[in-house]
Amino acid sequence: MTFLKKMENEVLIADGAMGTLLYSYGTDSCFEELNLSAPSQIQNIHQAYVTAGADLIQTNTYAANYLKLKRYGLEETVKEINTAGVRIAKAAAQADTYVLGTIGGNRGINPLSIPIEEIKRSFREQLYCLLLEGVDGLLLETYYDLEELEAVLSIARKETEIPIIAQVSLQESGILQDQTSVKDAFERLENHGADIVGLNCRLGPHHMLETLEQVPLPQHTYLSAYPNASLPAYIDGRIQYEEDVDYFRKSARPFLQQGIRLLGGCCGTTPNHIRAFAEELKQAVPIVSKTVRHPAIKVKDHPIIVNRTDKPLQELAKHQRSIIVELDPPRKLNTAKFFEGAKALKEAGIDALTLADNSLATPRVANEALAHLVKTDLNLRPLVHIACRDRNIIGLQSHLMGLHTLGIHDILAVTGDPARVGNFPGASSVFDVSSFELIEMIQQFNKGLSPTGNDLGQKTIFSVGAAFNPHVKALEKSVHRLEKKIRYGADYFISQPIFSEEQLLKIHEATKHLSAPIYIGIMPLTSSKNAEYLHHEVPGIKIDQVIRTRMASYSDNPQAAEIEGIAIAKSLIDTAMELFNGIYLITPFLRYQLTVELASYVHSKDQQSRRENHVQTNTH
Ligand SMILES: Cc1cc2nc3c(=O)[nH]c(=O)nc-3n(C[C@H](O)[C@H](O)[C@H](O)COP(=O)(O)OP(=O)(O)OC[C@H]3O[C@@H](n4cnc5c(N)ncnc54)[C@H](O)[C@@H]3O)c2cc1C
Ligand code: MET
Ligand SMILES: [Zn+2]
Repeated sequence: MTFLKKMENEVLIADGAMGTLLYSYGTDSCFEELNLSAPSQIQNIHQAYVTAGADLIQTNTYAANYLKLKRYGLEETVKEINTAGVRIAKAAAQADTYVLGTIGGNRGINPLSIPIEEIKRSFREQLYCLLLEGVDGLLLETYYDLEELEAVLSIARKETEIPIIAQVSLQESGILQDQTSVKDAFERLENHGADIVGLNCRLGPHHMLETLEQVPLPQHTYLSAYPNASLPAYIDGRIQYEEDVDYFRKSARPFLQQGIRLLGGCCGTTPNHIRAFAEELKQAVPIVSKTVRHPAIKVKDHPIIVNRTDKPLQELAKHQRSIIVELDPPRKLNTAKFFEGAKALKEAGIDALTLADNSLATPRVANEALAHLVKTDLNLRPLVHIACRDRNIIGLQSHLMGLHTLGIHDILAVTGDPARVGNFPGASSVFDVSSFELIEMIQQFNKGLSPTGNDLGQKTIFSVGAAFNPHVKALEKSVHRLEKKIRYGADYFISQPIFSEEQLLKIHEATKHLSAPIYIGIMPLTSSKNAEYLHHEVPGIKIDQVIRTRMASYSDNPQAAEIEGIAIAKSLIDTAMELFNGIYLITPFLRYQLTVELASYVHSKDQQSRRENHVQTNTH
């Protein structure tokens, strides 16, 4: 009678650890090699388990595949070790003991470390050796990676009709390392032809039982569990397990109640542990129905940041040099170049990456999504523009709450270019609010209140920038708007790109009384066409005739034009740096090398002037 047949009415007991037992005796090298060099030691251990009450024992072949044996230079002895393993176990078995040929998993935390094809080759070789010796069943155990177990199980199922036990190992209760639930994993293993599905190793009885509470009785297979004695401890340079056999004993009945029909032990267990299980379940009748506890959905804890750890941009721009750079979210789904640029700009030492909100009313990848990735992947501060065009007052509030939840605290609040200037001119421009009310709303959020005064349960910590458009007939009118934006709560300003040194001076003169600092916009021109387009077609941008003439003289030489564009930007930067701390560089067409060069230019100029100051202080 196969042990599967027996299990129709009985609960069977398996053996316990081989490896940790040998380790506790002092063996530090290859455990499986002892099948050749110390067979009687292995046979004694098997016998101890049989005497303790194990109905099934496993061959000492857990790691006897070439992938693992080659660590000891033993890859040529796969056949010898596995053959001997089966013979030793058989010699220890009594008439009613079943011998399982054991094959252990290879992949650990990093599933990609060993290609599946190599695992399959290694598995086949070991499998044939075990089958040739005539084992009563196969024990595929300690598989952290479900893909690996499915692959080897399929191979074994094709090769043999003897019962196969397929066991996964878990890092934590309820789920595999690829986040598959144990319930789903068992179903998949059942579909791949396993006769018994179960858990072994890594967890002790407590966590295994907790896991099994979420697992229904499978339709066509039985459940097995081989818990570890405890969680491992590393004491005096040795891995050790708790030895409280009574505690282990107490878990036998609960395992039965969870539907386990094959109960053994894994690491840290000894014949004493197995004896306890055998005594408890000697006459046990397997259960045939159970109530499943549905797993509590685990939510990743996202502690919301309620205190800023970084300096808000207004503080930076008030007191020291600060560079922020705009990099357009892509119009298409390919974001590789965007992230390449963000990385290069982070390396260039910028303070923040500003991300426009569908500027020129053209759809682009959502800036909050990119901002989150820039923040988490590159540890670079994102500054998210919010335009009032695309979201009504409901959308704006939910957007702000989402940004707060993501830990994004820097916002540029703009009214936004109207839809008619973009590539969906028929689309509606919402404009429930303008930049003023949006700024006000954000400051309300900072007080923990919605626009209607409802308690938000928490105060946000947004720093609010606002747009400054100086390209108007009367600069003082623009400045009045800035004053008004300050009254509504703007913390600082970011200007449209400026293309004239004279205008920089005028702006400085007209705004120096303002309490909020200004980041001055500088954009490198890339060609004469680019300059003419910006000047004539983009609302809010005006370029000096002198500069347009300079660009025009290189209209048939793109490379020289780009160099000229950089030179113009640098000379504008020279003036801007004397008047303002805040420099806002605008990257044209994702050509981030240009803004990287300009950011480096600003840094090197500052270093130069610090050196000169130092020399002056020392000489006076
Ligand atoms: C740094 C910066 C970033 C930007 N980012 C975006 C973006 O991400 N997405 C986007 O769609 N747009 C963006 N814009 C464009 C901006 O929305 C438009 O230029 C807008 O028309 C002016 O900025 P605002 O929204 O703050 O205008 P506001 O100051 O709120 O003005 C709103 C409207 O009032 C009128 N107005 C402005 N100034 C004056 C004035 N002096 N006299 C009379 N009327 C005036 C204009 O018609 C303007 O459209 C940005 C602009 C800047 C400077
Ligand atoms: N069952 C094997 C042993 O006890 C492997 C346990 S999991 C590392 O040696
Ligand atoms: Zn183990």
